[in-house]
Amino acid sequence: MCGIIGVVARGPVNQLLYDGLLVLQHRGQDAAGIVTAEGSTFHMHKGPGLVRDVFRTRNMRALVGNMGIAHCRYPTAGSAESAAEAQPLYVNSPFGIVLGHNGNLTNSEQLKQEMFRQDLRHINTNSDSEVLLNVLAHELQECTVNHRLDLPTIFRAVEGVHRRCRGAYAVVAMIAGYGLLAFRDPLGIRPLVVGQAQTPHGTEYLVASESVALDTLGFKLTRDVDPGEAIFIDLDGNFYSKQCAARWSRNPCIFEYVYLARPDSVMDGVSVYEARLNMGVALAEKIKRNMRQLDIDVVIPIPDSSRPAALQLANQLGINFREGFVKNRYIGRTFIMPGQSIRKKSVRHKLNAINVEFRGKNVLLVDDSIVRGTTSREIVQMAREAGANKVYFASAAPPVRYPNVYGIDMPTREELIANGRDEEEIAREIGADFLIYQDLEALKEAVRKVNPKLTSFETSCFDGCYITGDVTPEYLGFLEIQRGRSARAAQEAAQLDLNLVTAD
Ligand SMILES: O=P(O)(O)OC[C@H]1O[C@H](OP(=O)(O)OP(=O)(O)O)[C@H](O)[C@@H]1O
Ligand SMILES: NC(=O)CC[C@H](N)C(=O)O
Ligand SMILES: [Mg+2]
Repeated sequence: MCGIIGVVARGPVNQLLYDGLLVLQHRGQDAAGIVTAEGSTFHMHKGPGLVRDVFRTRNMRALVGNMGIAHCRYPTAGSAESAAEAQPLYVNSPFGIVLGHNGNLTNSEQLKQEMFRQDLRHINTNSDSEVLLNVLAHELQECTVNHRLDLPTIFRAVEGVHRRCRGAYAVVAMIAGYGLLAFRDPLGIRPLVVGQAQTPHGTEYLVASESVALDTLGFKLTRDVDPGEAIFIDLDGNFYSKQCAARWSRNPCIFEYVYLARPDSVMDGVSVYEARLNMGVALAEKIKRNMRQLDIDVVIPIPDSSRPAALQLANQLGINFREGFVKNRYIGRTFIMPGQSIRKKSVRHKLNAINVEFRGKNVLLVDDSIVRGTTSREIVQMAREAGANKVYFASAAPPVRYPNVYGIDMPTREELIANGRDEEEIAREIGADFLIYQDLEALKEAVRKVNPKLTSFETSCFDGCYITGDVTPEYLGFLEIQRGRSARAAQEAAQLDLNLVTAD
């Protein structure tokens, strides 16, 4: 998951894009970039790091223009260190094109070969997004007649992208001298919303991964970009859209509602906050069924993402809800950090226990999910060190047992704590006296309750069903090797940084 934004305004967009990236920072902490368009010239600045560290005043001043796109990255291909893989990415033929991608292609290796052999295009990084950009560029080239690019040609090129690309992709792009293009994969796995603002000079449009970007930048949510649909806004601010997929259906990634998205976002007609409250209710019902003698004194959330679910769970059980952990607000999300050693260290730095909430009590700790178990292991131990009597643990999502190949970086089964273990074994592994997970059907129902029109979700990390139909055991094996290698590289880099700091 990454954060993407595109805007066509009636005045400069550099500050808008910067502010939008800050709001989407939770979707990617490894690199950030902005491209603006001034006539047919692009201005770009990007680099590794958090948004606030990547952009200096001089960089912002140089980002001139009334149209632009921006990206914050959490890599699922290539590596976090590679500056060349920071997005947006650029190609100069057949037109100047820049692109920002959220998601992950499952056939990027095959496409890479095709690019090289048939399309005579060179891909210089390990980023699947560079492949996607080149597929778009090639399709634009193929569809363009007499060197003129018009609306039907642009939409035909997106049809070509849908025919060739597999996996998840929500995209913002700009074509130099023409306008802003945004589209979503035909299964609608990753989110993309569009909104508008009225100004004395005309309507402005903004597309973004999450509606929270619209709210904070003064835009009104109009709707979701449909799966398979493409949106084009020309330089004069005219808005066009077309369904570019032969077949499409809406299958949003359910993990967005569990953890990835901000609670104040609305995506595919679902308020993330309400979905999380519902998850708390469903989990409370299961706890009532499974833990007949409820000897829980207090419910404690693990900040941040579990808060709404934990609060509602406590209400439902009629048990006190207390904030037992204080979060250091200057430390980012640990799950999306590259490398296990840095994640582990960050949990302790990020969360600290308030002893009085634990001493002598039976505590039920609630988290939104348990993935590698980094957080839960540390937290259970911290609860015990703070004097808890019994430590129970509840997860608002089911066990994460399968790799995700659609834009969340959990590619290897071995790293998942629930892989090959039943609930008792996982409880033992994290040191809890009792562990309870949400059921998958109950999770789906919790989201569906907010928008009953949603009939299907992308749930592969919970049930191993890969809806793109092309994910073979061979592909998963290949990914394990490839991503395992880059995880080790990240680990070594983090260790090196640590050694350097120690040596200083
Ligand atoms: O089992 P793990 O591998 O530790 O992953 C799961 C944890 O990671 C996330 O928290 P994170 O710190 O990333 O973000 P948050 O502050 O939004 O909860 C999530 O909310 C869980 O707490
Ligand atoms: N998490 C994402 O959406 C990642 C986008 C792209 N696959 C990358 O690795 O850069
Ligand atoms: Mg968390």
